[in-house]
Amino acid sequence: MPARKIEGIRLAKVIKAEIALEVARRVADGKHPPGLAAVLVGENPASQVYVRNKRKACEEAGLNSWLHHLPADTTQEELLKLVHTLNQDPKVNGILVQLPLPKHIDEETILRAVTPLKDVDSFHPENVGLLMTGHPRFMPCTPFGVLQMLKRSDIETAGKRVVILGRSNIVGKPLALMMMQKPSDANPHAGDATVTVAHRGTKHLKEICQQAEILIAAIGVPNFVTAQMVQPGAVVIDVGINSVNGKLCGDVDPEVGEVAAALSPVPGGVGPMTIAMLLQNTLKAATIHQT
Ligand SMILES: Nc1nc2c(c(=O)[nH]1)N[C@@H](CN(C=O)c1ccc(C(=O)N[C@@H](CCC(=O)O)C(=O)O)cc1)CN2
Repeated sequence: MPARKIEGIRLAKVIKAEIALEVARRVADGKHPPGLAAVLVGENPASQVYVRNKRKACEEAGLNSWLHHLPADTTQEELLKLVHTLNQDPKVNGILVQLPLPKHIDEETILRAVTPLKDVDSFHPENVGLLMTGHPRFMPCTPFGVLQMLKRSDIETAGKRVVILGRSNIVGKPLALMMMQKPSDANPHAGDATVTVAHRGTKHLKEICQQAEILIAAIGVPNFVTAQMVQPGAVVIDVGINSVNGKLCGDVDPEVGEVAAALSPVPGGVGPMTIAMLLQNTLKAATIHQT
């Protein structure tokens, strides 16, 4: 039987509608709508699409958003100056610096310059540390989206064997933390799972993947996960966003749909969830700032 499709796009709509309600409630109470400042440097076409979609989602949910689109030859100092200005602006609750940045700019320096209280991507070391110790301020958007996707599809993570393919700072590492942690009042979304992180250099990769009850592919290689790597009845989440001959595809080969019990599609899976969770974090930031 073909795998159940985990429709991130539909779940993201539900989350955005919940956020819109909460925003409307706050505005009715005399508060400002939460505000997100997006910073885009250069003309990367994919980044332009993502930022446009983030702003559209803000608009639909009643959040304010501002785009700061800087030319590709912007210096690191100019970008730092903009980040410092946004840090001080009381209308701005969340700051998002779209990655990747042009090569001549040091990403780490820029991400550390964003004040942790407005760091809705949760990339700042202070927020990474809070997440690590089980007291997250903001949960990084893509991993948060994956956890919400599973939860809202009634897929239990507690006690499950989860294999994460990929060890990036944006997805693999934070997702492993969130997935393995014990839920608590401070960390209600934690997965309580048994987690293995693997990558392209992992020995016996196929056998490790076959042990997964939940397999999450975030390795950045088109169609990397084949049907032979998947245990029949497993849940497979595809975080990959790859372009092959101008067509978008994930890290999971479509043939996996014949073996898995459930599979998230690309497009229409984790991507839209990432954007919904960015809005959720911006709303949380506004709550923290009490604006
Ligand atoms: N500051 C950040 N930069 C980047 C992040 C991030 O979380 N914060 N993640 C990725 C890109 N990304 C978000 O910015 C992102 C990628 C894809 C999607 C998405 O909705 N994809 C759609 C397809 C869109 C298309 O047509 O190309 C889908 O999967 O259905 C959303 C966000 C790197 N940079």
